[in-house]
Amino acid sequence: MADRAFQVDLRGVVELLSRHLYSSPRVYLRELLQNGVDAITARRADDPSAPAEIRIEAPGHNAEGVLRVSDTGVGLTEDEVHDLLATIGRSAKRDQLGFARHEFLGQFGIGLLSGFLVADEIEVVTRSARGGGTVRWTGFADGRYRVEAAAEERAAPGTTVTLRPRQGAEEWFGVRTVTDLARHYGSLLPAEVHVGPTPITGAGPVWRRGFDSPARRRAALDAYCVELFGFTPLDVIDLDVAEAGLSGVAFVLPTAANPAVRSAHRVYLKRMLLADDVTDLLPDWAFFVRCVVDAEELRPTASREALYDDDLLGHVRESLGAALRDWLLALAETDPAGLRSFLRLHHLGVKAVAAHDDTLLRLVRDWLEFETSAGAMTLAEFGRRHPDGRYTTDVDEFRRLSAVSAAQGVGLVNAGYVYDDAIVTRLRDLDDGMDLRRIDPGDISTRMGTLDPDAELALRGFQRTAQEAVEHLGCDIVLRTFAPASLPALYLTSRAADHSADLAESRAAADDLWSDVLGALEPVLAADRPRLVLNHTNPLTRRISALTDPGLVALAVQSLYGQALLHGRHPLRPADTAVLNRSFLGLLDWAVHDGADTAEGDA
Ligand SMILES: Nc1ncnc2c1ncn2[C@@H]1O[C@H](COP(=O)(O)OP(=O)(O)OP(=O)(O)O)[C@@H](O)[C@H]1O
Repeated sequence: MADRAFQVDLRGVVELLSRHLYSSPRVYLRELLQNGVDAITARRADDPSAPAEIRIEAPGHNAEGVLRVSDTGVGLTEDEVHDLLATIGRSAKRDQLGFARHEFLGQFGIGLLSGFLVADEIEVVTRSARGGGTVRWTGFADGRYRVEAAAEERAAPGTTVTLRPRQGAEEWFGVRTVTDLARHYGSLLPAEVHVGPTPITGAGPVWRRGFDSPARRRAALDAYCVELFGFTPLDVIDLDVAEAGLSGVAFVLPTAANPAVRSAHRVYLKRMLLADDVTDLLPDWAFFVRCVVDAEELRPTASREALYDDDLLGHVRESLGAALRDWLLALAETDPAGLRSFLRLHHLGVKAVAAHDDTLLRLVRDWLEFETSAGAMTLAEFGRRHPDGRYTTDVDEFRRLSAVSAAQGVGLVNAGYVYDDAIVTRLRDLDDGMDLRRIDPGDISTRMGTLDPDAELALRGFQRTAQEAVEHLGCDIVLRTFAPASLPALYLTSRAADHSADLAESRAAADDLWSDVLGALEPVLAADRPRLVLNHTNPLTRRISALTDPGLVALAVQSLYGQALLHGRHPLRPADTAVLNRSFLGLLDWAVHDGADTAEGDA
């Protein structure tokens, strides 16, 4: 039985390309440009002095109303036309083993078909630089094609591809659209491209041009960034990855960016635009730059709209990450003010890297200011001032404890924001590391002064009354002296106390059986109840402790309790809110009755 060859239904293939491969029919122009550039590359390999020109005519430029793309490339012989243009998937741009030849943009052998996204007929008139006459090939969207000698000989080698716009696809052929598309994809191409009379290509990538001075170069790059991305960059970082033949620039954003959103970068492959929304070029954390790069060796996916994610791309990502890191370190050495303004904007990104990178961790330690109980300062500075410093990973806890710990000489760092925890923990692992320990609120009360035994004895009665006033709130009254004297009372929970308070609350809410189990646990933890520490150096607290009316003592202590909770931003339980209200109203009542009577009496 004889073997048979596959038949291809071209309409099915075009349908596949348009619906599933390309994001828009506009890619037809890119594919035509690309074939022109490749043909020029092939011709110049034999004859380096051959011209490198591509002329595009939009339908508005000629009487026939067709789109023409003419190149001065290598052209095709009649045999090549039969072989290459009529076989889907056949490409002259692969070597004998089928690998893409790296000097060419194309490789898949399907690009020309994209003409069928916008036209029913594609005509190719070509004359090979390697000899033979001018050949005319016409392909139809229904799968037929025709090859014949052209009516007219071309004066010089090269190819002209002609598309007659399909009805309904005219929007892709306006002079303006064609010019914009050519510029979008082709403005950096290493050939002279015109659309009608309008030049599309110029002096090539800005970052590779020669300039009189670094200042001029910077000004040109700034202007390029404004034109491309609409912002003036904080700084410009040169990028270079030799293994991928990659060069380009990273523009540092002048405003804070959302670290959860990966930046979109503009990527050219062999100077043809691949896409302007490539997100996987840089590591995740590099959200503070937008890049423009051109690479010789990176590979496109078949749609040519994204990068193929291979080892080389992985290597590029790593190298570009390292370049950004080196830039930061150089900034620390040469332009501290610049680094500080950078950090003010982009601290989150830097912290994210520092969480797994020692070099950046040192940079954060030495340059980034943290909120501390002694004011804003770097962790390095904090470590020098407070060798026995502590940190908290809870912003509320920081607010609660910072004044007291400052007054007591315990340095406290607010490490309550994203990545802070990882950073302070990892500081220990550095060879010149610092040992910040996490604060336990219990630490604070052990640093408070006790009363002398006589005073303590004299205040027993007061302490008992005070304890009764807050007993139902699950809290212990403690009398101490501590700074600042302006603070009458402090509500302290330790971690164990927090747990036991949770337990008591769940017990109240739980069913009987579970409640028993929880109840059995409670005595173990009860020793560590939250404490209301009354400050005996505070004049108000002293006066309260000297009151004789037990009712008034209870009211006063309960309002100190409520005030301490509010001051420390502790969550309020319903019982707490009730006590706050009751004590406030009670004191008010006392003030307008007893207090007012006294005032009248005095008068
Ligand atoms: N302007 C041109 N000049 C010379 N040869 C051309 C031209 N356009 C197409 N060809 C030939 O036709 C072949 C098929 O072109 P096609 O655009 O379909 O695929 P490709 O460029 O090889 O790969 P890709 O699908 O990646 O674009 C090319 O390999 C090339 O040999």
